[in-house]
Amino acid sequence: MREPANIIRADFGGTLLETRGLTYRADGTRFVDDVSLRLREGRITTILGPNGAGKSLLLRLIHGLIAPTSGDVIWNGRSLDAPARAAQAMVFQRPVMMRRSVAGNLRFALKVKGVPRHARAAQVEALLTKAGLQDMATRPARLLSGGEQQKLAIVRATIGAPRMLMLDEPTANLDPSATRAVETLVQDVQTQGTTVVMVTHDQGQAKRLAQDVAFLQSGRLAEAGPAARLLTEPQSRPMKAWLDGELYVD
Ligand SMILES: Nc1ncnc2c1ncn2[C@@H]1O[C@H](COP(=O)(O)OP(=O)(O)OP(=O)(O)O)[C@@H](O)[C@H]1O
Repeated sequence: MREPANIIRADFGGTLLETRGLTYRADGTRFVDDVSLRLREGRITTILGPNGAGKSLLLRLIHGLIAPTSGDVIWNGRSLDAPARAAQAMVFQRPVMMRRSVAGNLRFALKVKGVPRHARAAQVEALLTKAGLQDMATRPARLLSGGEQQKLAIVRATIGAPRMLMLDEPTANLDPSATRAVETLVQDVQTQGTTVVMVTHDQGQAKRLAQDVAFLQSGRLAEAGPAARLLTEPQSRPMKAWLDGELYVD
């Protein structure tokens, strides 16, 4: 049977998370519209698209933070239940920092993940070093710069070795040096075996980091597949226009 033209099934092997006809409707508008996408294990996938395309909403739907109007999220071949959600971690564009020191934020997350008290100090040290925040351990986390908070949030999210890390515009408003530090951390996370899904506006970032990309336009998946192909030979008009720096309005 032929599929409707608006459904693009990306040909991804080794799927960790799959959406099937995922739709989110509010006030009569489909903000996420019939998205069927597969996210491959061990890869970095970037979700690209213009403002308001539904990228953040899609990320929230696949993390189970909001319920879809219709469609499904399939995790490792099963429905997205509590253990599946526990195997995922999410970092928001403006990370949630606890009213504690930088080290205190890490200590608390280690405790929540069941790391015994005697093992926590060494792990806090290791995580601070990884994030390059050793000199800020005692500073209130909420006073860190945007880039520092993002780095802290990412290493904190890796506690418990999630299978998938979701990042919503982790380098929005960061300068090149902070962006590079965050990107290095994201690559480290992948090297440790975590699958990464990342919303970004930044074409250069997709080129630097992504193995797979998905492009959203007006809530619909315009195309998805390996970054090497899509970023050089996009097939859809919206993605082509976006890559060419043109203003595409549908
Ligand atoms: N919970 C919600 N209920 C209703 N509408 C929502 C909800 N969350 C987002 N929207 C709407 O869905 C649309 C897509 O929003 P979303 O934040 O996902 O876009 P985006 O692609 O991430 O955009 P940007 O790049 O500007 O952050 C917007 O019009 C937004 O107002």
